[in-house]
Amino acid sequence: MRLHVADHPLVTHKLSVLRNRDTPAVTFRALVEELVTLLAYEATRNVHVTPVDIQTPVAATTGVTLADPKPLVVPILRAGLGMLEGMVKLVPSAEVGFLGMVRNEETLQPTTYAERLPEDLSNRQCFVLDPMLATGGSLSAAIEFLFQRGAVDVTAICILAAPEGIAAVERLTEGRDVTLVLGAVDDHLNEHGYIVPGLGDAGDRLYGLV
Ligand SMILES: O=P(O)(O)OC[C@H]1O[C@H](OP(=O)(O)OP(=O)(O)O)[C@H](O)[C@@H]1O
Ligand SMILES: O=c1cc[nH]c(=O)[nH]1
Ligand SMILES: [Mg+2]
Repeated sequence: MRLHVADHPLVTHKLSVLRNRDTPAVTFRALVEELVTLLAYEATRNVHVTPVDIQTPVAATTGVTLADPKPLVVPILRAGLGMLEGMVKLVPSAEVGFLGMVRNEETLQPTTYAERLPEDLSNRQCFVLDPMLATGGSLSAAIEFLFQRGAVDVTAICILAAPEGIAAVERLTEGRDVTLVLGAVDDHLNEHGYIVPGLGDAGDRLYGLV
């Protein structure tokens, strides 16, 4: 597994506002979108491109265009939905599949309640979006789902991670082509499985309590 943790003052600044419990949902949503754009810059470093002939006003030259099939972006509902707009702004030709997952707050085990993904992912670059990597149960289950559909090239973008979650994904993905791009790695998980210091429940902060 390749691991990339953003080391950039703009990311840290935006994360600091995101963490603040007094930051309202409207600002929180805007910051999540901005952060994913910054992280996606790194996450898409190895996106497949193909050469293309172009004519500038001055000369003929060769550029690149995103190769087919286009990248598949997979937000994990709910909280991952907050990252989708930022990602597709950067990669407008990407296609989007969906995974709905919720973690049982007692057992900390995830269940999948929705899935809308292509049957065959063997030739797709997949980009999974979820702001929080806590125990790693949800992201591991999502990546496992993509593997079952034949995916061999998976990148996950998370805004915050706990060391426990990184270790869990690393165990699952041993020997596979998986990249983890993170905004920051926090200290630990508390007894309720929340990231410390973290930012609370990302889904609730984006969309309110349910
Ligand atoms: O690493 P884990 O321990 O699995 O925890 C992380 C998961 O928890 C949150 O989702 P949640 O279950 O709260 O659903 P929501 O997005 O609908 O709020 C978060 O968005 C991750 O999907
Ligand atoms: O800290 C955490 C852990 C899991 N899910 C969240 O939204 N936040
Ligand atoms: Mg939640």
